[in-house]
Amino acid sequence: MGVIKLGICQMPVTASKEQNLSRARQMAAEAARAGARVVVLPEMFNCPYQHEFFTRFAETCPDGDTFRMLTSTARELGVYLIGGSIPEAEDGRTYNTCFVYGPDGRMLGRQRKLHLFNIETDDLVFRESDTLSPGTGPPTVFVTPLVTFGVAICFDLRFPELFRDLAARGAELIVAPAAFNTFTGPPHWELLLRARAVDNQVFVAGAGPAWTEDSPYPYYGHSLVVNPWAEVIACAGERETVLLAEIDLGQVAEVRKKLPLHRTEKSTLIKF
Ligand SMILES: NC(=O)CC(=O)C(=O)O
Repeated sequence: MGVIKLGICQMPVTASKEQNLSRARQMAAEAARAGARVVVLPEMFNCPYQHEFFTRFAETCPDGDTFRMLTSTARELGVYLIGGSIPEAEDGRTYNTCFVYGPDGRMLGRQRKLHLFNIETDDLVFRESDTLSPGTGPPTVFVTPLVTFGVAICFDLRFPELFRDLAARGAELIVAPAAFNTFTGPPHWELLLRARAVDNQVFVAGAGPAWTEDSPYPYYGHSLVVNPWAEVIACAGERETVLLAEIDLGQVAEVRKKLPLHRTEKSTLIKF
């Protein structure tokens, strides 16, 4: 069981796709220089979190500037690159999709956002389902020589059964590219990440875009890494940051041994 360094690029997202791609690349390089072997980008990192940009900035796999940037960045830096999410066009629909790359630049797979963010409060009204389609099918677990991880995108954090499923499929680390906001972020963001970690005794890493004065969407920032004991081991503020965390994967087995929640013996698993 090794110790790996994880880097989260809490980047500003602007209305220029070119600028977003170049910022993501620079910040990933900074994380790699600091020793990160797994680098994570935020939800919709190439595109403002606004309906009018989703279809305009969408790309169809594997063509497009974003795919070219992700593959070359992963290869040149020799890192696992968890490409946050982007609007993905396929069959006349647009999905909110995370593409994952290995250190040789090959795409290892994708995970589409399964639960779309629809909210109606006095502070914020947003309906992802007006323009986006949800992913379907079982979630993907990426088995690599370094770490076995799953991906859940932002609002997916609110669905504990998804995280239980990923953990049952062997994920030791669950990465959540996200774009929480300044209304739901303060009461819910850290709570959700720590809850999913303590439920499943896994590492959970949440990556959000940076808050900026001129952004029309009120990004919360506060990217966070939580260990299997639900302790916060790294946390950003609201501004642009490369957040680094040392992940000791041995802690997964250690915590599960001390507090065996997931054994199937009758003594620990009560069936109702
Ligand atoms: N942006 C999201 O998908 C989710 C979110 O901001 C929230 O759940 O709150």
